[in-house]
Amino acid sequence: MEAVIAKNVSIYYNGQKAVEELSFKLEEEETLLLMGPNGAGKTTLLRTIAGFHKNYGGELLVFNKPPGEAKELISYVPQSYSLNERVPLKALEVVAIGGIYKKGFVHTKLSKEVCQSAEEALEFVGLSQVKDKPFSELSGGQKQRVLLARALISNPRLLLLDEPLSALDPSARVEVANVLGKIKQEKGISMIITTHDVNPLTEIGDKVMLLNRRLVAFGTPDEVLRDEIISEVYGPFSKAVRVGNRLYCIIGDVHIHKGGARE
Ligand SMILES: Nc1ncnc2c1ncn2[C@@H]1O[C@H](COP(=O)(O)OP(=O)(O)OP(=O)(O)O)[C@@H](O)[C@H]1O
Repeated sequence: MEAVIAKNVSIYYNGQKAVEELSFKLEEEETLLLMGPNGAGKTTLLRTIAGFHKNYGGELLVFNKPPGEAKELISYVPQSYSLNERVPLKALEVVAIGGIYKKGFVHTKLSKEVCQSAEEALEFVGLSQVKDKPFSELSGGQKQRVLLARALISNPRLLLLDEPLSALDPSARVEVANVLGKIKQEKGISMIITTHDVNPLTEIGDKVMLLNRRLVAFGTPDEVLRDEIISEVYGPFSKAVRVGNRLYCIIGDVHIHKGGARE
């Protein structure tokens, strides 16, 4: 079954089209890397698939259901996580909230069952040792892994991740990318991951979408990450480079000479 089917989907804000005439299919268990410049419509598309943004036309199905009816099957991790860091929640509690929130009610005390699932989810992302630490005291990579554990606790079939690697240093990016690879390999959950930096993720991407309000390209990393395609969006200095089995994208690498001329 397809995780997502979009046919001629246009997405609107106040009558203005943010995304135009988008068609694609994502098979179950596939991972889609969603690339595009600022304002391309990546977050808008993700929020529409999640069922949060309803102002769209065309046909959009998530596991054969309209997005609003598929919420139980989806976990969404927004770009800048809005958890108030001053709220003194422990890592385990942040994860557990993902379990009770899905059920549509909030207990003042977390049940044993939810705590158990939260411990398992934290173990899965390799963070059992920080379960009693305040969330606010974790490193950026650890916070993102806690949020992944939180998204996993409701056993979604589709994970929607908005810029999970942004604002992380290179080693934390690899740390988070490894957990995403583990989710793909061991849980077989379909994922859509928006990213400005596709490089740590090319190995786990089955498909890549290049969006710039309209669909520029959709296909396997080999099909999409080509000089002539990425330079269409990111300019003539963009290149796709293969090193061994891996593809890397060098995007908009502009050199300024001492005299100020651009190369
Ligand atoms: N709530 C909103 N109301 C009106 N317009 C919006 C709203 N949110 C986004 N837009 C507009 O929709 C377009 C797409 O924005 P979106 O945030 O989806 O892009 P993006 O590709 O995720 O960008 P970035 O990489 O900067 O996060 C932009 O022109 C943006 O200004």
